[in-house]
Amino acid sequence: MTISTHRPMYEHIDDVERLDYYRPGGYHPIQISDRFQNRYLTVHKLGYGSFSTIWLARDERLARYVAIKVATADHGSREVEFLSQLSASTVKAGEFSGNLIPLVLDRFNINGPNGTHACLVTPPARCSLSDAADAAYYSPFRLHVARSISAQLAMAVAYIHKLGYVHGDLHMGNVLLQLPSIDSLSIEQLYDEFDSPEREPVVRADKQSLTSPSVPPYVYSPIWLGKPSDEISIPEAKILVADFGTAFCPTKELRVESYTPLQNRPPEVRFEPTAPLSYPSDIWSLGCMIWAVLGARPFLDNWLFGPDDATTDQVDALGPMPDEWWERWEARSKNFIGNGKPKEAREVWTFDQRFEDAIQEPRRRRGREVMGEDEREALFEMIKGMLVFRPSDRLSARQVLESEWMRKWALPKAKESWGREVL
Ligand SMILES: Nc1ncnc2c1ncn2[C@@H]1O[C@H](COP(=O)(O)OP(=O)(O)OP(=O)(O)O)[C@@H](O)[C@H]1O
Repeated sequence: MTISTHRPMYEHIDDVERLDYYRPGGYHPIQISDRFQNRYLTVHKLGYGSFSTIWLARDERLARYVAIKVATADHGSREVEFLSQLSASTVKAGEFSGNLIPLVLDRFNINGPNGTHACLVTPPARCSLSDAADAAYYSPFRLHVARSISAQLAMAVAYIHKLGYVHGDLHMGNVLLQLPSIDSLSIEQLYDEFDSPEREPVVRADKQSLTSPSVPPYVYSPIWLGKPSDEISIPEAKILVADFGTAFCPTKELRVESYTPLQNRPPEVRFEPTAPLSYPSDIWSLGCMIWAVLGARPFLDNWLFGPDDATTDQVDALGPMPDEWWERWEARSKNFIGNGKPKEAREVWTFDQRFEDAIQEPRRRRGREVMGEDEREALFEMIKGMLVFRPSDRLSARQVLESEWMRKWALPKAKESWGREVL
């Protein structure tokens, strides 16, 4: 979809999807109370992304609530196809880790003024991990909850890899917390307990009336079914790895582009731009994500203004990069006098200091449990085996699961969350 960068067409509304995406090829205009497939009644908005809007609907046939992800018309049905295949393999494999991937309940297309939109029906979730962190003003998850979530993340990635796929966009916004069933609530009770949808009129910047059927008359901010990260308990810490919109099968498709945000993007995307990405690219992002789940801030600095900042930060934390990459890095002399050697005047944020600042200190300050020396050592060994510059030298997801930190500290907590064996 090509979006004009000229002056805005609509007056700004906080906390809603981009209004200029309501155009041919873009979002489908949906209003609360719209009905689809003669069974799904739209009752609220759940969220939105660059490629979709997500709606809470009542499945009137089965008396339950569902999430309907309605893709932009340009996006096609890739995610729907993909998750349907994963769901089918999950049912066949019967493995526990299938519980960590959204179950496809239904799929259909909507034809509308902006084109044909692939729709994916899955169970509704509570909120994303990043929404939970935002709601807690970056107070971290409790340590045992963070351990449980970390183990589940590794299990989900190992499972996706075992089925032959790379997720390709692992970050906190794409991991959801599962929602205990709300099916017994009537729509009125749902609105009482959470909140009812508030509609905001879409107003053209030139004050002309809206005449295009491409644009909805009203938009809605998402319902909050979530909880702040520091209030999540162990039984509530059950995750779903979502958004398979950029997943791929590395044995069937060559992918060199990464859609992962800079903070979690593996370095080979930049330094080996023609080499196809594969499973290790997910392992880098998984390492960054486990760090972000354990800590109150991400592994890389929050303030990355571009790829050179990310590379500088990676070298500061992890030491020298492969020599051929170093030679290829044009901006290397801005902050370094040699590979892994920072300019003298520069204060470097080391790996150990990051651990203190992100993981230990925020909990210590709040009087909460922090990691002991043994756990710290085991965690370092695992994370340093994941955040390795050269993709072929990284641990596999299976090896991550076999690491001491996972076995001793994380997997037992995942077992507590689910109240059953998880591996
Ligand atoms: N099943 C669900 N239940 C509740 N909320 C959901 C569900 N699926 C998605 N969301 C919400 O919608 C947001 C966007 O979803 P998602 O990332 O799948 O959309 P996207 O269009 O593919 O976005 P992106 O821009 O990340 O590619 C999520 O961060 C989450 O807040």
